[in-house]
Amino acid sequence: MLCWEIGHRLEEFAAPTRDVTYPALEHLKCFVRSTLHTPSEFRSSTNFPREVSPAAYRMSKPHPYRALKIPKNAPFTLNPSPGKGWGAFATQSINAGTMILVEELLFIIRKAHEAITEIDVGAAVQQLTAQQKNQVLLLRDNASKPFSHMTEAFAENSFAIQDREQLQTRAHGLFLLHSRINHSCVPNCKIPTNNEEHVASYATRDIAVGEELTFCYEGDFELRRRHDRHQRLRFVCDCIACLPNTPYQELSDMRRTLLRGLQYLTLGHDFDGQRQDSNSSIFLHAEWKEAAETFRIPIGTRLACDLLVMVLLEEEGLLDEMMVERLRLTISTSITLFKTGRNAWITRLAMERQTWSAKFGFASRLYGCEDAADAGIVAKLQMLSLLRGR
Ligand SMILES: C[S@@+](CC[C@H](N)C(=O)[O-])C[C@H]1O[C@@H](n2cnc3c(N)ncnc32)[C@H](O)[C@@H]1O
Repeated sequence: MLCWEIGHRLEEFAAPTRDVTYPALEHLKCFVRSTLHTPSEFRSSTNFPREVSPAAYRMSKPHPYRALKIPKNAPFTLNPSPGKGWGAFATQSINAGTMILVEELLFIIRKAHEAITEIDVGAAVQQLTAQQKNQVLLLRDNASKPFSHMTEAFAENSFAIQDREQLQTRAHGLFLLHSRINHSCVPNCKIPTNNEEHVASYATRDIAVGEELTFCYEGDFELRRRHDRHQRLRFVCDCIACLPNTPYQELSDMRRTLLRGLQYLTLGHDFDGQRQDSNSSIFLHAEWKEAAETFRIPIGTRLACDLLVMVLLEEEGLLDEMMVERLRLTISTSITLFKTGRNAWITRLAMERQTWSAKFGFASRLYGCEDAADAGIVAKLQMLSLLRGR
């Protein structure tokens, strides 16, 4: 039922061309707002266990992680994190955008994850200095027992390092401190890039003293529902978007499904580059799916979709500055493309609005409107798709 409703709303919104009426958009906006708590509202309105005072653990026994070397200026310490082993906790308030830590790579194994053997990890560890080896030996399986295999320790504590040109994961690197940071589907930190030398993390929002630092372990979780995310993580996350049977969690699933559908509409394919099958819960009618896949979504509808993405990400607590920079580029490109005077005028007025919600509200007038630029854009997108073999 839920899926049907989401699909229905999205489909109404996503109709490629139709008369300029906006009940579906208004409905969606009201729907999203009426039941919405922002993450901070939710945190303050529940006993959600986000913050752990370092003082609470002052009496804990010495743990191997206490011997892990944290740079003096790092704004965090390691402490137990209930239900998640240990984690990293802010020792000072950290402003959004602040760099948290730049950590040098300990070693790298240039193989696909499944191909890495005990011998590979053993050989890499042998190359380390005695001090570095001692640090590696401090690692514990989720802060409890020692790992039984080196491959397990490596899998748990390594980061995939992406090949810049081919965008394939061909190498994995061990970073002892960053791998102490737990996951959240609504994180407060981000690791935008890593490379073969170092990994760097940034705060994506203001973080209070004592708050746990988290980042999202996967790149496309803003498009995946709770169940799907847990299957990929292989553990049950207890973050705000995952606590079961809460209005926030239910709404979060709906927002992420909508985000996935909106992305499908504008890109013509799913997050894995594939097409959905005809039973997809995202689209109710084959007509909309086909319009997306053949790139026949008018530029006005595209812009409205892109702005709605910003609104949904913001409401989900995922619209950090880096995300804004990335998505703003698509939006700024779109707004230069309009050829019909009225549409260009609406676009300009929409973009003068202060908030994403207000920009979307105004630009929703363009939804379903055709533009003189549409035919040319469709032809270009279809050509690009052919060249990419999609
Ligand atoms: C790289 S380790 C993170 C540090 C780890 N907690 C420790 O004490 O060493 C990843 C593991 O931490 C646990 N974990 C991380 N985030 C979690 C979350 N949100 N909920 C539950 N467990 C989590 C899972 O067991 C996961 O396999």
